[in-house]
Order: sequence, then C-alpha cells, then structure tokens
Amino acid sequence: MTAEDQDARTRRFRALTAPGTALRNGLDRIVKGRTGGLVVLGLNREVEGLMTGGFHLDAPLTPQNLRELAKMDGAIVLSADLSRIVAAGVQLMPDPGYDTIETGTRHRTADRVSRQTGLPTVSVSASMQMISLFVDGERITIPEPGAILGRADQGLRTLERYTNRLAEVTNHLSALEIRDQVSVRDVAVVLQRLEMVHRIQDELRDYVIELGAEGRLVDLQIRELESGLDNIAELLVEDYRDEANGVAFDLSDLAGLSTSDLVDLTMIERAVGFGTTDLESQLYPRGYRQLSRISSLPRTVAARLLDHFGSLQEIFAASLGDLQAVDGVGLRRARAIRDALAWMAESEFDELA
Ligand SMILES: Nc1ncnc2c1ncn2[C@@H]1O[C@H](COP(=O)(O)OP(=O)(O)OP(=O)(O)O)[C@@H](O)[C@H]1O
Repeated sequence: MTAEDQDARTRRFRALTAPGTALRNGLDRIVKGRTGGLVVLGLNREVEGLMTGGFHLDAPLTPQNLRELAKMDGAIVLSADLSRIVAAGVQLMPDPGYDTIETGTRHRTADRVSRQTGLPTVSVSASMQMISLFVDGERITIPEPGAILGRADQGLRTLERYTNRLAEVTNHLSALEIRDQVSVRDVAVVLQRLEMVHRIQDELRDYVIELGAEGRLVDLQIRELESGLDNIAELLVEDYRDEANGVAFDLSDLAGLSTSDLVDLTMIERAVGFGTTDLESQLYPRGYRQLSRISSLPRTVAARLLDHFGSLQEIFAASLGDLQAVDGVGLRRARAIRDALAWMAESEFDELA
C-alpha cells in the first residue's frame, strides 16, 4: 500500500468516528457514563467465528441504543454497513497468538479482533475515559472535538501566514518575469512556499474529516484562504518545463521532501529538475502565468499569442496592430491586452522599487 493509500485509509477510519455521527455520539455517551465499551465495526465470517454468548438482535445504531447496550458486560457488534447493532453482551475469543502490546483485556481484545478479522474495532476505556480505534495493528486515539478544534485553529492561522507569504513571493516572481530577470532561486522560493501551503492544507483537511459535523466552519475558512491558489503550480509548469533543454520541472517529488529538506533551495532544485544546479542561473518563462492574469483573455488565445511572439517581452513590445495579427485578437481585445500589460508593468515597477 502506498503512503497516499495509507493516509486515505486512516482518514476514512477517522471519519467513522467523526463528531455528529450516531456512532460517535453513542461512544461519547459511553465515555460520560464511565462504563467503557468494546464495539466491532462490521460483521464478517471471521468475527462470527470469534463470538460466543450474548444476545443477537437487530436494532438501529442510535446513540441511545449503543449507550444502553454498553452497560452490559461484553462486546457490541455492528452490521457490515454499520447502520445496525446485531449483537451485544458478546464474549469475543480472538486467537491469543496475535501479539499485542496493549494492557487491559478490553484493549488487548480490540487489538486482536481487528487484526484477526480485518474489521476496525473501538474500545472505550472506563478508567481512562478515552476512545481508541484499532485497525490492522494500528491504534488511532480519537481526540475530543475541543482538542481538534484548537489544533485546527492554530493550523488556520499558520495557513493564513503561509498564503500571505506565498502571495508575496509570487508577486515578486511576476515582477522579475516581466523584466526578464528570473533566476532558479526565485522560482524555487515560490515552489517552496507552495509546498508549505499544500502541507498545511492537507493537515487541515484531516482535521475537517475528524471534526465531522463540527468541521464546516474550518472547511469554509480553508476554502477562503485557498481561493486564487489553485492553478499556480499548473501555470508554473507550463511556464518553466522545457524537456528539450533538460528542464523536467516535475513537481510531484516535492511532496516527498522532508521538512528539513524543504528549507534548502538546492534540494528543491534537485527534486524538481531545473536542469542546472546553479541557483543564480537565469530562467526564461514562457509567459502563461502572466497572460492568465488578464481575465478576459481565453487560454487558447493566450497560447496563440505566446506561439506567435515567442516571449512575454515581445508581447509587451507589440503594437495594437501587431497584436491583431493573432487569430482571435480584434481591436477591442488588443486594447484590453495592452491596457492590462501596461497596468502590470506599472504595478511590478512598484513591487521592485
Ligand atoms: N474478550 C472480550 N470479549 C468481550 N468483552 C470483553 C473482552 N475482554 C474484555 N471485555 C470487556 O471489557 C471489560 C473490562 O475489562 P478490563 O477491566 O479487564 O479491561 P481494561 O482494558 O482494563 O478496561 P478499562 O480501560 O476500561 O478499565 C469487561 O468487563 C468486558 O465487558
């Protein structure tokens, strides 16, 4: 299983106990009631083979039902689709050959049952008032919503700082692109900041999943901070990838860099493949990102302009007549392009001043 598959799986499991779900509300009531509980999330042949005694029933999974049935000694087993309670007060007899480092019979049983059956199993500790989810030998502690909200809040503040910094370095890059003064270092700094934003976004999305119904506000705030960031990476690739000259510009390896590697621009340069190890070496963007800032200009026409003129600088130097030589550019659009470029040149002058 790849690291991404593993992450997606962990998220799916966390979502099972997200606040607001019937399961989670029931588990929270068990915590408050201080009785403890053991709940197998699903039903298959393996778990049926481990069940003895107790009661077989068919009751909807509601917080009340879960809480009441947890008052009995033994385990609760849910249906395969997790919508119903199919057994309660059951004694589970997993194979003791499954090694477990857990202490206490409830936790040891939960760990062994999840390994032997492949079904996630929850244990609520009566003494520690804590919910744990066991999945394939892994124990995931389910934090209280208040604790996750605190971390999410801190994460949002970090994301805000990071997106502001990203905006600063991309504006600076724009100024340099317009003046044709871009170095490997300038692009590497933007990629570094972009990757930092992606990492904190991923972390925050995990919190949203864990928070369930209570994560809506956090989700809205992430979306607001993300607006305008979605296609920076894609446009940078269009501008700087140059396979003919050995510039692979493949951003997929950035995710694999450790946090300490990410602060080192030479590591970024190596991961992405700029075709040179000299950070001061000059780069020549095609100009897609700058032209994408002209909102009325369709992408296809931008591509034709760049094909026709060869570089952003040539487009800056073009007259209204020159611009109209390109298919899809009439007088009105030529004027709009000239006005937008003039505005950009002026604001970039301020940026570098
Ligand atoms: N094999 C099992 N099958 C079903 N239920 C079990 C099993 N083992 C333990 N339990 C349940 O766990 C309860 C508590 O057991 P025990 O006190 O040994 O566990 P513990 O892990 O120390 O729990 P806690 O952390 O809640 O104090 C039992 O009364 C029983 O309801």
